[in-house]
Amino acid sequence: MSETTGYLVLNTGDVLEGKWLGTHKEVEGELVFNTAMTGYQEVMTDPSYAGQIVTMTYPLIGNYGWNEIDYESIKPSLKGFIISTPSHNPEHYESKNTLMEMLEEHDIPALSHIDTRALTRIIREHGEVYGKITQNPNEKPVHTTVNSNIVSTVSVKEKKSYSTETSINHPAPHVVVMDFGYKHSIAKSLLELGCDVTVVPYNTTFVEIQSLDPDGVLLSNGPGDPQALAHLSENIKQISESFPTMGICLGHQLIALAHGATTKRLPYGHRGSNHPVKDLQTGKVMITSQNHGYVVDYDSVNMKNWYVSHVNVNDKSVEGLKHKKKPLMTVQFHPEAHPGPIDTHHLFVDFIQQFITKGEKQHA
Ligand SMILES: NC(=O)CC[C@H](N)C(=O)O
Repeated sequence: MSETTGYLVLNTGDVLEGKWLGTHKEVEGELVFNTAMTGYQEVMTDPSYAGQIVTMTYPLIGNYGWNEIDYESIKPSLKGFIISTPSHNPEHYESKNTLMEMLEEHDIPALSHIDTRALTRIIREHGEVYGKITQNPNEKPVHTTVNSNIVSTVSVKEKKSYSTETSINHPAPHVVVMDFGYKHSIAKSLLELGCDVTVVPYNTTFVEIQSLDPDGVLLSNGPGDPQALAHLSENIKQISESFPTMGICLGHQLIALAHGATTKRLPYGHRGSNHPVKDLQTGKVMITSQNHGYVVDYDSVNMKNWYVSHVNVNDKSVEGLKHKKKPLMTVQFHPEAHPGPIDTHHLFVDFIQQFITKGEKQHA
């Protein structure tokens, strides 16, 4: 493959020169950085990155190739990828392709040989940075506002059902996953715990969900600003008050908004696999996988009905909420991991326990 020079032109005035990998297509998007040392396939296929250009701070990327197992969705939704040192000769027994082949296959432009740590400093200093991957270093990036309906581009269009093969619970509990851009590991975690799973479009109504007769409902992660989905609040409030409900990341933010809290942008996002989170009930700190740019405003939480269950050890931001009377729990981080540690996987067990121990369907 012939090597072409490519540029990352930022709205801060910085221009970074690198080598072009993947599709020769110019793209614009918000720049975000991820600090995970491994897990680039999961990061690239996480639909929450839709519309964004992602840079990895860890320098060597591609060294264990690309496999058929670690897809978090059927294809990457991110706009572009920025790395330091690409590995063209991956080694791993599960690897089927190189990262470069998959960038081509999925039509993703990328730049390598960028000082991704310097780029990360720029993002940290400015907070909200937009850029363009281009062949012209004098190009000005257009300030890109995220498509307000970006969730609709990644959500399933029709419901899909998945059955567990070996449920120890009879009948298997049924969880409906509202898909705002769900990571496959969420459904896999539920299936492995013996649940049947139905994935439904993000805007499925309360009545449609009721007709599926779920034991529990899970609102998934997803891309964009949660406030762009404020029009769904009434539906989400009704669902979360009627069924045992769990929210993850965007799902957590949307449930908080539906119950009167507000969300705001973080100074710069939490994206990586080593974010310490404290469970305020047990005092235990767990290392979590994270990917978010927005956060629930602590002071906006209605403490009459809710308590903050988890906080981020680094910046004290809200990491989890629990309703005081209803079986309703939400987390900002990713208990499904992928990539990252599984310290918080027990939260899926806690969620499911709410309906399996009662032996029959318990609507809240
Ligand atoms: N992973 C997610 O669900 C991210 C939620 C939201 N898009 C944010 O950036 O905060």
